[in-house]
Amino acid sequence: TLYNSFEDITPTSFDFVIVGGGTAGCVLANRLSENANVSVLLLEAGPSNADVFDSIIPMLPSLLNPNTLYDWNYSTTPQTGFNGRSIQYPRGHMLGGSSSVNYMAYTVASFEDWNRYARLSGDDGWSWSSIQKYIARNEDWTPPADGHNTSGQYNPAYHSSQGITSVSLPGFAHDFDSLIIATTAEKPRRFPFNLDMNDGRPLGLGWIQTTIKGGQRSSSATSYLGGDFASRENLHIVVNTRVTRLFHNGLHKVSPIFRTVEFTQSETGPRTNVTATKEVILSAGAVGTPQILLLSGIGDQEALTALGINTIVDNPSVGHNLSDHPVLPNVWYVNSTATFDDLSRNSTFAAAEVASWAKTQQGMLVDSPLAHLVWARVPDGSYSIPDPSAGPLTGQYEMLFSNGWLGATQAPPTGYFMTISTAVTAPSSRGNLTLSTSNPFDQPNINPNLLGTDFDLFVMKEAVRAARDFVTAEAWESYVVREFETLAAATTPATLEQYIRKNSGTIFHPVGTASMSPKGARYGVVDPDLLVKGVSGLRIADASILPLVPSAHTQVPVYIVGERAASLVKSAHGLD
Ligand SMILES: Cc1cc2nc3c(=O)[nH]c(=O)nc-3n(C[C@H](O)[C@H](O)[C@H](O)COP(=O)(O)OP(=O)(O)OC[C@H]3O[C@@H](n4cnc5c(N)ncnc54)[C@H](O)[C@@H]3O)c2cc1C
Repeated sequence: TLYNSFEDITPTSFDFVIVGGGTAGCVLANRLSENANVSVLLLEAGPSNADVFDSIIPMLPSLLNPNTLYDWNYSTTPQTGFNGRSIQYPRGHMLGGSSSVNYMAYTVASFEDWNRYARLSGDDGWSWSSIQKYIARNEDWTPPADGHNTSGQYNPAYHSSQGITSVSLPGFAHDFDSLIIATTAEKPRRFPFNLDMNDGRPLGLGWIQTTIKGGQRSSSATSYLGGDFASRENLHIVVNTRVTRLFHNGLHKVSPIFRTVEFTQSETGPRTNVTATKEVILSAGAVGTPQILLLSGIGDQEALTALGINTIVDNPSVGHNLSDHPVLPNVWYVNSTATFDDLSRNSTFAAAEVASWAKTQQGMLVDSPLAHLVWARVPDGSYSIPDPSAGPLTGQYEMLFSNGWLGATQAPPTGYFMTISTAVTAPSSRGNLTLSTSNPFDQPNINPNLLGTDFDLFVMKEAVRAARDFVTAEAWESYVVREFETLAAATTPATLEQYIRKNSGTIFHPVGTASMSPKGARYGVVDPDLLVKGVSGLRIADASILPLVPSAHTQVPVYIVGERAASLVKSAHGLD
């Protein structure tokens, strides 16, 4: 049942308290409340997702941030790799978390990415073969909005229709689709066609798969809390409620027991405590989770003492090892008016598209602004550092196609565009997150250190070269007019570097701020069963536990973390 305030709940005790109703948090809330005898409390800082049209309509995620109620409205510290610029750092602030605001790309990562997680955590339960059952539990393969014949666009052998999150191929045909496919035929060595990039071997070019059903976003809030799930009597969901810290009471052997959560509805409002009888599960995301740990005295003692926070567990790994993907929108003028550019600058056109979507669930609004994806690698032997990717069958960079302007700024008032965004997907840079003050309402210092190494800059340059090479295929001759001015000016190595540093941003994939490491390791924040090291009663399930960013968009890895965490919690408490 959904509540706007904790006070509306008839007093009861809770077996589990889940902090953060985001991507992973909603998975836990659903799975743990499957057993009617288990009582679950889910606390979410943001509002409900119900009736938020910019979240429901797949084409409109760019309207959800920054500077909205649905975004945390964070910004980064000055980024050295971006010539000292700070950038906006969106995170979803509503039920469903970032799955309610994201661009819906559905990518499971490579088998090498998962096998590396198994190696780094010392737990084979994170390997590619072990996580297949969690993919199956999460995914509900669904026909595209327009019901077109999808043969040749994906491989059914790698998909499940037994799960909860809806996944589909695009439901609206764009003019450039056939040109993209023609390019793989023309340049098969550089851009080989990949029938299904979710088979564990993502390299190549393929049709995007997205978390969309019938022209509407499928988020963890619409899926795992959709239908009858949210009305379960043993599931209590409270929105507009921010957790400010965790308290410990008592010891289990030598470990402090962290099962009490403090929360409030406003900065100056009263603080309330609730204690879970079994476990607290932190699912506040790669920014929120380390922030709460640090505010609770779990972190680097020296830094905590400097802010007047009493250290309960001295663990310098909390907040460190942040990694993310830098992305650069590269834009071309095109010889077509059938792009999505007029949506943002012609209100009559936009209103007609929305009306048509509302009536028929058809048209260009049924899809994400992202179309086909390419996963690729720089040439072997072209760099001297150890390869930061998970292996030779894993992408080091990505190209993402959009049928219109997808820059960080508004589309120009005239002109029609195609964007090929390029992202470094196996970065060697690492950043960190620290507290700026001991006030839970002050944003932490977020430093993803994007393009922080020469290697990452080198890969981005190679990715821009690849995007330029792509449009030289004959298929584009009468479609692409010329490069947008900023790209066109990048003609020498020095101007290319400046173009990259000035125009890159984040593709919103931070992970690693509460990394898992083997049991007994002296670094890391959680064990491979996601229990926080050095304390009792506290687990973490969200993007923060992934020790390295996968070469993939991160929502599917997070859904897998949520599903596996639920299964670990159930077996730890005999609830299977
Ligand atoms: C704009 C954007 C676009 C993206 N596009 C894609 C994409 O196309 N494909 C893809 O795979 N991935 C994408 N991602 C990334 C992906 O969505 C995230 O990696 C994933 O959703 C993170 O899940 P999570 O559970 O770790 O955190 P979240 O889903 O962010 O959940 C954390 C939740 O905790 C809540 N919370 C935080 N602090 C507190 C607190 N103190 N008290 C109470 N609640 C709290 C938050 O409000 C939020 O609801 C995108 C992300 C963003 C922001």
